[in-house]
Amino acid sequence: MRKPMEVMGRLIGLVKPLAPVMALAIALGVLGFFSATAISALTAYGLASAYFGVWVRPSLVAAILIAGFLRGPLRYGEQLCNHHIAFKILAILRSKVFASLRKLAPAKLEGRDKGNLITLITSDIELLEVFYAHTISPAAIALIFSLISVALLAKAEPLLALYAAFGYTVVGVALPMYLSKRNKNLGLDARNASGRLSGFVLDGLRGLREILQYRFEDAYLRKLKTMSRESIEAGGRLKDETAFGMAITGMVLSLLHLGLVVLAGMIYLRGTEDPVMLLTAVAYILSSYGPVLALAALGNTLQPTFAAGNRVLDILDELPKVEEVERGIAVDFSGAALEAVDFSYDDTAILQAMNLEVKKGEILALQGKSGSGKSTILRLLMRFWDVDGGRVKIGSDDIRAIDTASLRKAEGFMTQETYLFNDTIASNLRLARLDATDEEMEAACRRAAVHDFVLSLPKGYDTKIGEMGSRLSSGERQRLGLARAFLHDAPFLLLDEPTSNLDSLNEAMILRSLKETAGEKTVLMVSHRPSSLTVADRIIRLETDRVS
Ligand SMILES: Nc1ncnc2c1ncn2[C@@H]1O[C@H](COP(=O)(O)OP(=O)(O)OP(=O)(O)O)[C@@H](O)[C@H]1O
Repeated sequence: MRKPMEVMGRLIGLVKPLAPVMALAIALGVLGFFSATAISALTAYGLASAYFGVWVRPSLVAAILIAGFLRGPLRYGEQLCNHHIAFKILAILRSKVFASLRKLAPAKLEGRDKGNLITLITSDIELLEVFYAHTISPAAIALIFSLISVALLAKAEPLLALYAAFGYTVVGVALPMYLSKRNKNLGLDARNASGRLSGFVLDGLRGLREILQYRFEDAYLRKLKTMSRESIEAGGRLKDETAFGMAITGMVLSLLHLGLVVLAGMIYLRGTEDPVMLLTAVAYILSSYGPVLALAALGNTLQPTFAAGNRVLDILDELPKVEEVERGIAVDFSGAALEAVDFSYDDTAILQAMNLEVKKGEILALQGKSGSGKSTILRLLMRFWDVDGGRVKIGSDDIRAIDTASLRKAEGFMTQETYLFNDTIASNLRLARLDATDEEMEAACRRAAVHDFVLSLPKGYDTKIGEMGSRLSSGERQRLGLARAFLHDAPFLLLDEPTSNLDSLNEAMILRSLKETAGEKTVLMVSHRPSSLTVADRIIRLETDRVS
């Protein structure tokens, strides 16, 4: 866990390009607060002068009017800059986090709690927006304004300057620190409780059928009620603390004002101070707590902000398992091989001294017990992971030296679960090849035995997957996945259980399509189905649980 100062430093470093706008926001903020304070101080000066028999000069009235007028545009300008920063920040942070996630996928993201990742992408980044737009500049404004104020007051009356410095420190530093310590985890607890609740509801929606089938409704509802109560209570505790913070801040401010009046009275009684200047300084101090008050209100958000900052920095700092190659060798596909490959997921050894050769133009099938590492071999050939020992070769080159974009182009990978985006069928297919023509797309679907099914839909290829709801059977989904892999048109096809959900008619059509590509495409297929294995030129059986 990083220290708060480190988190702050790193977060500030991320937004260097916005430094000029931030400096402008701070300058406008400082000037805005000076104009607001000037209204009270100059008015007090005018009234006190009049009381002691000196007539108010028109220039003083003009100065008050100007200060009053300027206050609006200055505040507006400050807010404008801060909101500009806020929106830019969201864009900068999101693109940085997405770039990191892109690099970490898939090896480092597999098995990670997706709910947490969504919280990171949405609420954590939004909370940091508050930090940038409403924490850094108020803190800088408060610091600059307070220092200049103390310097100005020191010229009028050093004792009052000291008192003001004390007041600013109490309200702007001690109070936020105290409040943030008091409600250390409350903000985080409230966010976690509401995150858990939405995760639970989502889970329930996904598993609705299971809940109904096994009559789990009552138990589910009971748990939902408990989680909902926990979330409400956590939110309530945070609100109580916010109210307490406001109350204590108000009380401290009143006590400081009281102390100021007493101190000013004592100075007046000493008789050495010009009463007009004394009253002006008192009015100045009374109306100068605005910037530090803004900091006192931050006490509640500081802890959750640092926690969010830590989580975002964790993702930005995490090293990918596989470094992408940008200017590597282009694939010249002439077969693939695993040579004495050792591989383990964390500490579990999966492959040991594994050798495998895939010859160009053949259909090679991998068969073996569940968990023996068949899918893992496909993932290594995709370079989703790197081997621990030995090497994976595409053509005559080590896969680690091959340009990643070229590798993706040369390989068409179909996994066991076909993910379809909530878009049209055509867009879902074209993601394999953006410039594919309608004819090419339809040809790929014919080969995957799914063209007639798509045509039977009211909007054909323009049907939205979302509109299909859960009507899409797993076989239809699988055939669309296969059509996508065919459309990609890579020389090397890696198919993980491509026919597991198909009836024998569709299976036969797909196997025929695969056979037709023989010689032209190289296929490495994992399958448990004896009928699918018949299409293979060679079958490799992974006999043991772990391949060696
Ligand atoms: N990301 C991962 N992290 C840790 N272990 C993993 C990971 N992916 C797979 N495994 C484990 O590695 C082993 C091999 O998995 P793999 O998916 O390669 O098996 P498989 O032979 O394809 O099995 P199946 O026929 O059931 O699909 C399994 O025990 C699996 O639980």
